[in-house]
Amino acid sequence: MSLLSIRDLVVRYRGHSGATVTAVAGCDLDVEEGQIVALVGESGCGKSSLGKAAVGLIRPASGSVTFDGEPVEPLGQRARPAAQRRLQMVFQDPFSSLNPRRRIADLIGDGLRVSEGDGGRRLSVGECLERVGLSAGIADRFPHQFSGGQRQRIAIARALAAQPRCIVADEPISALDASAQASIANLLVSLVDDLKVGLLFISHDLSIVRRIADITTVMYLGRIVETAPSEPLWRAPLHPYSAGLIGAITEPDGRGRMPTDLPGDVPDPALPPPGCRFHPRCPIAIQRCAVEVPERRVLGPGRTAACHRAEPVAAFA
Ligand SMILES: Nc1ncnc2c1ncn2[C@@H]1O[C@H](COP(=O)(O)OP(=O)(O)OP(=O)(O)O)[C@@H](O)[C@H]1O
Repeated sequence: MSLLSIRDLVVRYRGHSGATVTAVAGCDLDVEEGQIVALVGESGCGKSSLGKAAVGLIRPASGSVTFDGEPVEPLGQRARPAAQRRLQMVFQDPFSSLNPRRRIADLIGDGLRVSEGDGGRRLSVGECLERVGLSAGIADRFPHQFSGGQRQRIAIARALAAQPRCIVADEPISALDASAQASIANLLVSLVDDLKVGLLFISHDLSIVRRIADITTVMYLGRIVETAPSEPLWRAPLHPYSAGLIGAITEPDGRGRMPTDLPGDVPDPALPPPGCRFHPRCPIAIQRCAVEVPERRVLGPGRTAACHRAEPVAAFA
């Protein structure tokens, strides 16, 4: 079994009007040790909801999340099983995720306490800071004394203090400028390589995802439409929505890359594909997504990642 395993996950919210929004409509996802799995998709498709349910921050309507073979308990119900503390989350906004009134040593101390009692050697605050490229000497300072990139390093140091085996990072670079984005992405890669943590990397930034992810998972309207090793998926996406997403990436020269530039037999995302089942209230993107895609490539020994047929989710029905 995978380190983090999500099966048929459904997350629903009740809106102000009382209507139910299905944010995650039955998703499967796996993260292995030492692996970076990127979760990409347009804003509002349900990535954060999936990430929060994965670490127990929200209770799913149905489905299962297991970490190291044990069910992930939603926070606040009862004390988290000790092993589950090795599943940590890093949030998008390092300005709001660090309490501005607490010193760096105290913030990281929270993570250190999490790893207490598990029999292993407790790290020091300085070790955690140095692991993310910061000086141990900053421990007495406050978050406002640091740039966005440095704050995100502090947030990662806090997660590392718990000696995690898996980290869910929800848009950890999107609040940062371009150079900080690259350096935080590099830091995460080095942590995965050195510590063999599994990383679920939720991101809008497709060019960074392409560079760092072992597996790319494409989400659309609450469903996973394609999961595959990154290189073949980016070279020749099978699902029309993935092709459209990849086709929209801007090249370094500023040109948008069109899907027709892609090698392989990639469908034109502007047209409903053959076999598409028309839904009268769906925009064309949803029609495109309603096409059936064959089983995806083999992910590892004996395992294939299915491409799910995307159907209009409850929010649109
Ligand atoms: N607390 C909430 N209450 C009601 N609806 C919510 C809540 N949180 C999210 N939603 C809705 O659930 C859907 C998925 O939201 P989610 O934040 O998971 O998407 P996302 O892909 O992470 O978006 P983004 O990339 O913009 O963060 C959206 O329609 C959103 O409006």
